[in-house]
Amino acid sequence: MVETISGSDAVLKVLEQWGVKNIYGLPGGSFDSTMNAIHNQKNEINYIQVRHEEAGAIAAAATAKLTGKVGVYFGSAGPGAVHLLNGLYDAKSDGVPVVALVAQVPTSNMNMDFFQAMDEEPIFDDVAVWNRTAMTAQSLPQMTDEAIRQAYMKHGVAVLTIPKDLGWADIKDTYEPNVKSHQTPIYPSPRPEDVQDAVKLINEAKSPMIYFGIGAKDAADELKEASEKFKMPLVSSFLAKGIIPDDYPAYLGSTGRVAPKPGSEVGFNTDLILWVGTNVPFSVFLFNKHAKVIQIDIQSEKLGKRRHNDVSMLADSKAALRAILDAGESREPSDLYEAAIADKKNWTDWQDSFKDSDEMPVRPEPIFDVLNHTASDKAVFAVDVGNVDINFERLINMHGDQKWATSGIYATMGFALPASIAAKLEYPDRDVYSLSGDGGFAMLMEEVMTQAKYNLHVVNIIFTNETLGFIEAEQTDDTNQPLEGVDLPDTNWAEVTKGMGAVTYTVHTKEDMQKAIEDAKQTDKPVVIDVKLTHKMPLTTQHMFIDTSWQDKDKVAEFVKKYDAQDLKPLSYFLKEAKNKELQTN
Ligand SMILES: CC(=O)OP(=O)(O)O
Repeated sequence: MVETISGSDAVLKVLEQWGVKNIYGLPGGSFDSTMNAIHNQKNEINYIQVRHEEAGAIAAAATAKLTGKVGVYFGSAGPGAVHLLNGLYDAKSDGVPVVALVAQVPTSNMNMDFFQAMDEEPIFDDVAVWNRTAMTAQSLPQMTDEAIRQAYMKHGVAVLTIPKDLGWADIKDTYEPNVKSHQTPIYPSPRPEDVQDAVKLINEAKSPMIYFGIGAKDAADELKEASEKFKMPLVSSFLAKGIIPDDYPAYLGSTGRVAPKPGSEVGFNTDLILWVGTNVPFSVFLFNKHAKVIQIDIQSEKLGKRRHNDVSMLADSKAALRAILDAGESREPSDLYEAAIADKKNWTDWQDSFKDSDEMPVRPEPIFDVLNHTASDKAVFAVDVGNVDINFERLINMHGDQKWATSGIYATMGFALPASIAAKLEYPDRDVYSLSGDGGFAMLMEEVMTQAKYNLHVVNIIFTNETLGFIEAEQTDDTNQPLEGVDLPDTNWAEVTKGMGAVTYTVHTKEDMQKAIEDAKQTDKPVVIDVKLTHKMPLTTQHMFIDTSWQDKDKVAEFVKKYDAQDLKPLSYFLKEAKNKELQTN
């Protein structure tokens, strides 16, 4: 005899068969059947009650970013559905698979202006790669299966809307999901003529460099080999931080607003960019516009999207780099390569000179120095949006098997706390840190209660500078306008979050931070460390005045004073040094 099962139980069964371990959500009357199914299947799937739907959707997105596997969230009809949009846009923008199960009022009340009723499909149209409302209970398991496959295949958000009565209805328990249909795709190999064209451009270039993104995440060895063989400095997108260890001498970090100085300088001095698996919208502004480009991507619509290229290689980045390496000849170091390495050393020494600074309020360098010494080789960092990205990018030395996630292209504040919940649930044996500004933390701080409810030992660090620093810097440096709307009131975060169940500390100095981090090891509760940070902005690498050979001397003096940049030298200084060395050798 065929067994029966409720529609919602069938939905959960399909998720379990796909290997989904954690499902985030907040109950509502329209999703009673899902709560009932969660109760029935609590030994098979772990339900996490978040305190805001947006946080649940961000946690699902972070699950996908950190693990590569689909993240799942559910939300009730009406407000529950609308609240989760922000997290779904984060998943869409960073191209990760998320399934959102959204409740709808019973079919008999749909289209009748019923309580919490709204036409849900249109609001998800823009964010979703697949967006459907179930019409029968029997279709629910197959539609769940389809939602997961679509999310994986199209690297985005699939939304399945479930009217309340369908979730309760009994259906035949016969559905077998197609879990084996998701296989690692085999990407094209590069065409030999493209490899030849690429090699020719590398041979002809005077100052070639590599610019890579997360599309090169499996090609770390090839990137380093190409850098060494062809003497090309490496620059990445921000999200690609961690693919190459930060202490690799020819890796200059990212480029763009969050970038360290060498990463933002080198692109304007290159004549050839080997552009591997990156699609950053700002890319077009970050390089010499006359430089030639060899672009490698697995998606043909990305080829030539961000700027004109000279060689398009529709291929897997690892295979394409390997083919170029095999076909190309070793090069002698260019002036740019030597200068870039010296520039990185100067920058690193400059940053290191503040590690033990006793300036008050405390600078970020001493605090990040403590973090670098505390975080294990397997640490996971959930990083919010704001100045914290700049400090994380420049000051955390990623190495080993460390992982991290942020809200990249969508850049929503409030990302870190929910993402840290996902990180700790997916990697319970690893040390997990959430890093936020005081603005970002305030947005979804209620999730400290979720961490406490599930005994998640996350170390949450708030960098309290009493401003939306990133925006303050934009108003100052980009648009040169009077500051407006960026100031934030100082708040006693330790008191507030202690009331939510965290073990808390307020930190004013490096020594305080060391003590807090050590002490925090004694508890298995969530920890909140409120660092009362300097209001000084991180050095802007997009509007630098440090080069007296062509910049106004007064402006240089003002800039150097503002950012304590006395020991920083411009890339042009190291280019001159490399040129002189070359002349002496010849
Ligand atoms: C966004 C925020 O909290 O502020 P800051 O940019 O200073 O980190």
